[in-house]
Amino acid sequence: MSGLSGQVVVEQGAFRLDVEIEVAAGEVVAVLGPNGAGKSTLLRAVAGLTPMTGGRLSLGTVVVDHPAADVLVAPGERRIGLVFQDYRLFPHLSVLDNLAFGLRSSGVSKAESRRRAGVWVTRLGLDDLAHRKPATLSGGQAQRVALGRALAADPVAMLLDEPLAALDAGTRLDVRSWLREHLTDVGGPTLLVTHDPLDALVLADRIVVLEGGSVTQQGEPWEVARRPATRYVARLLGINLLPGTAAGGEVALDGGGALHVADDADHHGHVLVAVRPSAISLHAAEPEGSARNVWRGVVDGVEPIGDRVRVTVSGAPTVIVDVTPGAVADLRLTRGTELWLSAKATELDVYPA
Ligand SMILES: Nc1ncnc2c1ncn2[C@@H]1O[C@H](COP(=O)(O)OP(=O)(O)OP(=O)(O)O)[C@@H](O)[C@H]1O
Repeated sequence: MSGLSGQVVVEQGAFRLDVEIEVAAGEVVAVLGPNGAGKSTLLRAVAGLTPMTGGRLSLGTVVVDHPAADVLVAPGERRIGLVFQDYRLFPHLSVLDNLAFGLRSSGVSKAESRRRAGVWVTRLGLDDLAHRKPATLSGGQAQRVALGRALAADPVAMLLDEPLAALDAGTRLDVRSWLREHLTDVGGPTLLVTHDPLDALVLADRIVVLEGGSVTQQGEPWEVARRPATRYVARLLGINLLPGTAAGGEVALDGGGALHVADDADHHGHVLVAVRPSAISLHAAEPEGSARNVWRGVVDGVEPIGDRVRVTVSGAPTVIVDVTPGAVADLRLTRGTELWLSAKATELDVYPA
């Protein structure tokens, strides 16, 4: 089996999507982006549900969309496995028959379809559910079945559109690790559209960030997390990303203020300083000691995230800081609280803009 490659151009109204895409066989690429970035449009174009207005797209050796040459392969003939956030199972069919359906429609006999569906049901750990109807399944179970149905049809490529978005937090965790295990069964390329950075970090081999119809960053998850290229990626992944100009071990920040960076690093010109929210400390009074970066700020927002609390502090620079609930109580953090911030130079990650 081989990959997905080409340039996808879709113009709809004032919006233009223009993306070079390359996903190898067996590779999982997460498409991450804000609302309206064009994620669904990209997925629909690959599926053939939205015809492209330009570019050229191949699935393996087959050109499936090439407007200039009048080539457009219908969605049903692309043999793509599609999974949506709302499952879309056939309500009148049992779990087993839902899985068999895809095989049936690709021309496999009824008996053989059921046999192969049975093999998948076991492989995916769905035996207990085989004879249930979709209406009796929980969200997590239904999404496993939807994914199983797509996999059982032996697709050339898999497209997942926000597959975990409709699930509650606990179920999302379970299905995410289940997905991680079973996405390796996909022989072809997989495109996963998601809002959730955790999905992308956990499930993908590579992340493509889409903003305003264009790719603004791509790379392996650790690369994108450690070196976010745009404010959106930085905020999404919870990292402070501060642009500025470096000279002599100091970065003058575009938004005001300055930061000392590690002395041994030789940075010049336009740079980005990445600071993890847990690398910044908050203090009621001006701190004394070794931290070379100390500045004043005013609390702008306080929001619980897991077992930590994320605090937005306006100042020069304005940053997000993660603290414990105990620190929130000790420092009486609420909107308008004035405080001091500090960050060690060694905690700052500087790289060329
Ligand atoms: N049928 C259409 N006609 C005109 N414009 C459209 C159509 N469908 C989508 N758009 C526009 O295309 C842009 C991209 O939409 P798309 O749904 O692909 O974004 P998205 O990244 O999937 O967003 P979300 O995360 O909100 O689902 C948006 O500006 C949207 O308003």
